[in-house]
Amino acid sequence: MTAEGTKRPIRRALVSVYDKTGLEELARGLHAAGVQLVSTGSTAAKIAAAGVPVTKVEELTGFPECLDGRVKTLHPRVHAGILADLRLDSHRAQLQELGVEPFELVVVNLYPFRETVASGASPDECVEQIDIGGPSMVRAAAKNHPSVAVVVNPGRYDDVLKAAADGGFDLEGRKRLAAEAFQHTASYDVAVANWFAAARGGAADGRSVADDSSFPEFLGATVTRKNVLRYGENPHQPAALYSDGSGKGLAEAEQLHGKEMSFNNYTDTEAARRAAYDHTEPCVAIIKHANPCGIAVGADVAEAHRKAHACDPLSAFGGVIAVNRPVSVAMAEQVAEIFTEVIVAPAYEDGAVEVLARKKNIRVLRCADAPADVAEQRPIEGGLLLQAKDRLQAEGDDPANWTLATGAALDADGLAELAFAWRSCRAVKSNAILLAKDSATVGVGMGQVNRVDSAKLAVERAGAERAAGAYAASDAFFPFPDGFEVLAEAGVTAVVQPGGSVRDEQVVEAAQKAGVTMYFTGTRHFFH
Ligand SMILES: NC(=O)c1ncn([C@@H]2O[C@H](COP(=O)(O)O)[C@@H](O)[C@H]2O)c1NC=O
Repeated sequence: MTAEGTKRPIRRALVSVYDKTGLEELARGLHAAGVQLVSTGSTAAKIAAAGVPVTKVEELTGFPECLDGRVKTLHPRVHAGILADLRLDSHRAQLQELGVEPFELVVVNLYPFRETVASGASPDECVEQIDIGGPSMVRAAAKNHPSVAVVVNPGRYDDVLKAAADGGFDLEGRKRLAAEAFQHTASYDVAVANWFAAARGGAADGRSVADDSSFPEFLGATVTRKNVLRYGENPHQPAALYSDGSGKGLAEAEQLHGKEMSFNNYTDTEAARRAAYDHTEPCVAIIKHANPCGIAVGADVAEAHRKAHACDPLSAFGGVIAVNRPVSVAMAEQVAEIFTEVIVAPAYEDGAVEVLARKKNIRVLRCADAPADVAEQRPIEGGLLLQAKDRLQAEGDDPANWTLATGAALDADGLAELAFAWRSCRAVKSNAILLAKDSATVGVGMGQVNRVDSAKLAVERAGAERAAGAYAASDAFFPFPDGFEVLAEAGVTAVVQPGGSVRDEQVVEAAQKAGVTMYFTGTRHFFH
C-alpha cells in the first residue's frame, strides 16, 4: 500500500491542552479544514472565544467534569472514540451500536508536574499536578495509531494543519507521532516516579526512612538524542550525545565556533571544567586525555593561562582549555597562538570569540553554569554504580583544618601554595602526585599503578629547577616512604597528603629526616 493509501482523513479531533500555545491558530485551521472539535474545560472556552465551534466533552459524555478536574475525559464515550480500531468491521459496528463517534486526531499536553516540583510547591500541590486523564488519552491514541494521530507538542501544529488539509497523516506519520507520544508519557512518569522515590519517607534531607540511605530505591532517567557524533573513543565505535532536557551543563553548551565536538572532546571538556571550577580565583585548566597538563590561578585569566600553559607546553598542544571566568581578549590572543581543540568558558568578553575564531578548527563553547552538584553514575554490566559527587570538603580541604605532621609550619603564602597543589591534585587521575609553584602546576604525575612512579613522573615533568622548592600534593596516603623520598630528593618545600597509612610513622620520619614540612588533610580524593 502506498503512503497515500494509508492516510486517515481527520474528521473529528479531541483537544485538551494545559499549554495553550498556538491553540487558537490550530482550532481555526482545523475548523477551516472541516474538522469537528471536542474539548475540555478551559481549552474549549479558549477555542470558543476564538470564534470556532466546539463541543464540550461534558456534552459528549453526559457527565460533568468533576472533582476539581480530576475526572473530565475518563469516560467510555471518550476512550471508545479513541481506541476503536477503524480497520476492523467489528469495532466500527460496535461504535455504531453504542452511538460513539471516533476521533482521528487527539491533541493533548499534560499538567506541568516537573515545573510545579521545581517551583518548590507543597507535596499536595505537586500531587494535584500529576495528570491522569491526559496520559490516558495520549497512550490510548498512540496505541491506536493505525486509526488515530496523536500530538503532544505545540511545535507539531503546523504539521497537523497541513495533514488536515491534505487527507490526514499517513501511517508512517502516525507512527512517528505515536513514538513521540510514548516518549512524552514515559518521561512524565519517570519524573513522577523519581519524585515519589525521593520524597518517600518525607525526611527533610531526602533520606528514605526505609533504609536510612540517601539513595533512592528507584532511579529513572530519560534522555533524548541530541547529536550523532562522528565516532566514539575510537573511529570504529559509533557514538551519540544525549541530553537530559534540563537545558544545562556541557551537553547543552552553546558552540560559538569551530568543528563539531567529538566524543573525546566531550570527555576532556568535562574533566577540564571540573578542574577549573575547583578554584575560586580566576583559573585555567588545560586537559589532555582527561588529565591536566597545566592548571593555574592568576590575577586574571590571561595570567592564569600563561602559567597553566607553561607547565607543559608540549602536552598542551591539542589540549582542551576550561576557564572559570569570562575569557578576555588578552587570553584569547594567547590561546589563538596555540593549537587547541576546545575552549569552554561561562562567557567571552567582546571581541574574544572573534580572536579565537581566527583558528578555523578550535571549538569555542559557552557553558554558563558551574558544574552541577549531581550524583555520579557509572554503568557496569547489569547495572550501575551511583555515588555522591566528590565535593571539596569543608574539613579536610581547608588548610585551617590540616594537621602538621612534621616540619616547620608554613606561613600564609606557603599554605596557600600547598592548598593550590591540593585542590589541583583532585583533577589528576590514578595515583596523583602534583608539584606546584606560584599557584601553577609545574609537574604532574598520573595514571601509574604505584605512587613511586607517579612521584618520579611529576619530578621529571617539572625538571630539577622547578621541582626544587615546589609544593607537592598526593591524592592519597603514601603506603611507604619511597614515593615521598623521590619528592624529597627533588627538593620540594612541603608535601600535603591525606595520611592514614599503617606506615604513616615511617613516612613522617622520612620527612623529618629530609627537613620537609608535611601536612595531613584526613581527606582523600581518588579520581579514576
Ligand atoms: N482527569 C481528566 O479526565 C483529564 N482529562 C484531561 N486532563 C488534562 O486537562 C488539561 C486540559 O484541561 P483544560 O482544558 O480544562 O485546561 C490537559 O492538560 C489534560 O491532560 C485531565 N486532567 C487530569 O488528569
